[in-house]
Amino acid sequence: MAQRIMRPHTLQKTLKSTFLPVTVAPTRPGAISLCQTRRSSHSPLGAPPAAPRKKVTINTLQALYKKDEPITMMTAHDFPSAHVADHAGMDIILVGDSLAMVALGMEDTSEVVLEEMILHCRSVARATKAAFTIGDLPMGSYEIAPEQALESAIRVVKEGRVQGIKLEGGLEMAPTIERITRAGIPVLGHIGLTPQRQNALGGFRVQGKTTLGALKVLEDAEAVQAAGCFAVVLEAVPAEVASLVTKKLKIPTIGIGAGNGCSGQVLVQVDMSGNFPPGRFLPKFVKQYGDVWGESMKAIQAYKTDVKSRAYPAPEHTYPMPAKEFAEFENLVKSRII
Ligand SMILES: Nc1nc(=O)c2c([nH]1)NC[C@@H]1CN(c3ccc(C(=O)N[C@@H](CCC(=O)O)C(=O)O)cc3)CN21
Ligand SMILES: CC(C)C(=O)C(=O)O
Repeated sequence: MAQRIMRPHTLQKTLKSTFLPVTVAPTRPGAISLCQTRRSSHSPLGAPPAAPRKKVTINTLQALYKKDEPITMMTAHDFPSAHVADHAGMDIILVGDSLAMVALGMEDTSEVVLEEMILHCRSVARATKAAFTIGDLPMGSYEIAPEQALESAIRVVKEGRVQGIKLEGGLEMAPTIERITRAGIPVLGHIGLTPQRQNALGGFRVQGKTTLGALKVLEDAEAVQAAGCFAVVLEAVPAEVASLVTKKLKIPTIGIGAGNGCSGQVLVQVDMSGNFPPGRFLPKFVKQYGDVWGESMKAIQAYKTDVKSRAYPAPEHTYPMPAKEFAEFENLVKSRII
């Protein structure tokens, strides 16, 4: 056994004396070109967008609002999902705490913690070259006191590398929103259906369906506006209410399940792109624009079939070797010298 393990120079000597001439190329031919073409579209070295656009800032969003052009917003939870949303031209990319459910498999959004949100914000921020990025403050990271909220917001911006934060709540959150905006961090409000409070709301229920309920939505909207929010998400409220609230405000409203009278729209990316198995429950407001699940399923099943039948890998997926080198290798193996 022992004499089989040869030091490199001994092996070299053996090869040279037995099968001269053997040339060991100092560098692999083609190595440089391989490096140059080896760029995953998911790597930070991925190709730049075909039509690069200017960085979206708070001023860009204000300008869109002023000219009544709807603001487009979409969630992303990691580098690839942010990369595609940014390339597709979204104005805002939100690292929503819905990632608890769609990316981490949790029961609801109350389970995700600040550190997890920061990790996902950071990976989204690395992909987002143009869109304005916002990170959600998760449940428990901002309700105790405005100081706690500011600390969390600073971490999301400093460590998560996003440009603004979102937090749920209306009138009662005004002092907190004020504290964060005074520190120079843009805050996106979120009223109507606030999923972090689903236990208090009795589930994911439409809000503002009664006169009093609608009045509360308006009061909350006005309160978060006065506290300094640059925009507010209106979730699951009747379209008429959302429209009227939008008219009454001087900041953009971003609707989800709130009709087309809002200043912009947001959807959860996995919902709108159809990246979920058939039969999953979808809220009424979701329009499914794609079938990412179906496409992935088809591709993975085809790969399985190919591997099982040895159709993959085909010769074009393998690395060539000079026939002479292989013949020598075969001889070596046959003669059991090494
Ligand atoms: N994948 C995903 N998409 C979302 O839009 C989303 C999440 N997750 N997680 C956090 C919240 C929860 N959301 C939801 C979830 C369910 C309903 C829902 O069941 N709505 C009922 C209305 C019930 C009523 O009439 O009160 C519906 O039928 O659409 C609404 C919003 C929106 N957010
Ligand atoms: C649905 C959007 C607005 C959200 O809050 C989330 O993704 O968590």
